[in-house]
Amino acid sequence: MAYDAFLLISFGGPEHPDDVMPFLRNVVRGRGVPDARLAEVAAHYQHFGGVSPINAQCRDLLAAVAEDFAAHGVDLSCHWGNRNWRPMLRDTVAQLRDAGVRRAVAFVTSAYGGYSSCRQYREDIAAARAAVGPGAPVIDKVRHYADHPGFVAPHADALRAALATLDPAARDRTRVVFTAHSVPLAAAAAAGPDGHLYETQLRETAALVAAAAAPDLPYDLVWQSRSGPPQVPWLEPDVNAHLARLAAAGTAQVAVSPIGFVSDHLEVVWDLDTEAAATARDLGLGFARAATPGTDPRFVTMVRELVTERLAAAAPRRLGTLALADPCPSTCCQSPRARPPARTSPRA
Ligand SMILES: CC1=C(CCC(=O)O)c2cc3nc(cc4[nH]c(cc5[nH]c(cc1n2)c(C)c5CCC(=O)O)c(CCC(=O)O)c4C)C(CCC(=O)O)=C3C
Ligand SMILES: [Fe+2]
Repeated sequence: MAYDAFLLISFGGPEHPDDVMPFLRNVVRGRGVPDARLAEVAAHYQHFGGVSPINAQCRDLLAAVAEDFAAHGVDLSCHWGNRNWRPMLRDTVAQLRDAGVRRAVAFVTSAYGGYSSCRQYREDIAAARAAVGPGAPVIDKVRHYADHPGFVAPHADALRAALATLDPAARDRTRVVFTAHSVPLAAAAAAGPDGHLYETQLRETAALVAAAAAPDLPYDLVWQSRSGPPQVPWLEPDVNAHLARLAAAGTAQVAVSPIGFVSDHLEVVWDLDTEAAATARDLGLGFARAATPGTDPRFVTMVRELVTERLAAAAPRRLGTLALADPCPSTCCQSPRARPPARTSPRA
C-alpha cells in the first residue's frame, strides 16, 4: 500500500465578509437549520471581519506537516481541501488527478468517530472522487486519533497552563470542564459500529487528559455550539447551562478544555472565549480556556505517525483501550437523515 500524496481535509471557513452566507449555505445544505440560527451564526463570523481562523490554521498545519515529512524522509506531496469552502475538496482531488496522483492518504481535522466528525468526511471524499470521475485517486482516511499521545499530551499541557492562570487559593473549588461540539441525539446514538462512539471516545479522552493534567480535580464533559431546530434533541448539557449549575453549587472557577477540537477556530474563539466567558463573568466564576493542539510539534509528529502506521501496517500508538475501528465498517455512523423515516402506522 504505497501512497504518492498526503491530503489534509478540513471543515473550511469564510475568509471575506461576502463569503459568510455562501459558506453557511454550504454547511447546512439540506439540514433543516432555521434561517434565524444562520443569521445569528453569520453575525459571529462578521464580528471577526467575516474571516474564520480555520483556513489559516490549516495552512499552518499543512506547512508544518510538509516540513516534518521532509525532515523524516516521508516522500509525499502535501495538499489540502475542505468540506465547505475554498479550497474545495473536489477541486483539490481534480488537481491530484491532473498531477498523476494514484493513491493519497487523508488526515481530517477531527479526532473522533461519528457522522459529522468521520463519516461525513468519508462521504465528502466519495463525492469529490465521483465529481472528478475516471482517474480520480484512491483516497484512504487515517484512523481516529482521539487517544493518540500526540493529541492527548498537547491538550493536557494546555489544560495545566490554563489552570495555572486561576487562583491557587481556590483550587478546592475549581472544576475542569471539557467541551465538544454537540450533535443530534440520533446521530450520537448511531455513532460507530456499536453506537454512541463519539461520546464514548470523548469520555475516554477527557479521562486521559484529566489524569495527565489535573488528577486532583473533578471534571465534566459538556457540549457546545448546538444548532438545528429547537424541537430536535441534541447532546446536553450546553456549556453555558452547565456553568450556571456549577456556580450555584459553589464552584469558584473553571478551566474549559475544548477536547472536541484540534485548533482554535470560530467555535472556540466565539462560543467559548466570547459566549461562555461572558456567562462565567455574569456568574462570578473564574474562567480560563485551554488551548487546542494547533501546530504543536507533537500533534504534527502524530500526523506523520498516522501516515507511516498505514504505510507500514504498524501497531497504532495509543493510550486508550476502546476497540479501534480502522477502517470503519461501511455501515457505521449512518446519517439519521439518510434513513427511511420510521413508520408510524402499519401499512395496509
Ligand atoms: C461534530 C462537529 C464538529 C467537530 C468535528 C469537526 O471539526 O469536523 C464540528 C466542527 C465545526 N463546525 C463548524 C461550523 C459550523 N457547524 C455548523 C453546524 C453543525 N455542526 C455539527 C457538528 C460538528 N461541527 C452539526 C451536527 C451541525 C448541524 C448542521 C449539520 O448537520 O451539518 C454550522 C452551521 C451553523 C450553526 O452553527 O448552526 C457551522 C457554521 C466549524 C468551523 C468553525 C470555523 O469557521 O472556524 C467546525 C470546525
Ligand atoms: Fe459544526
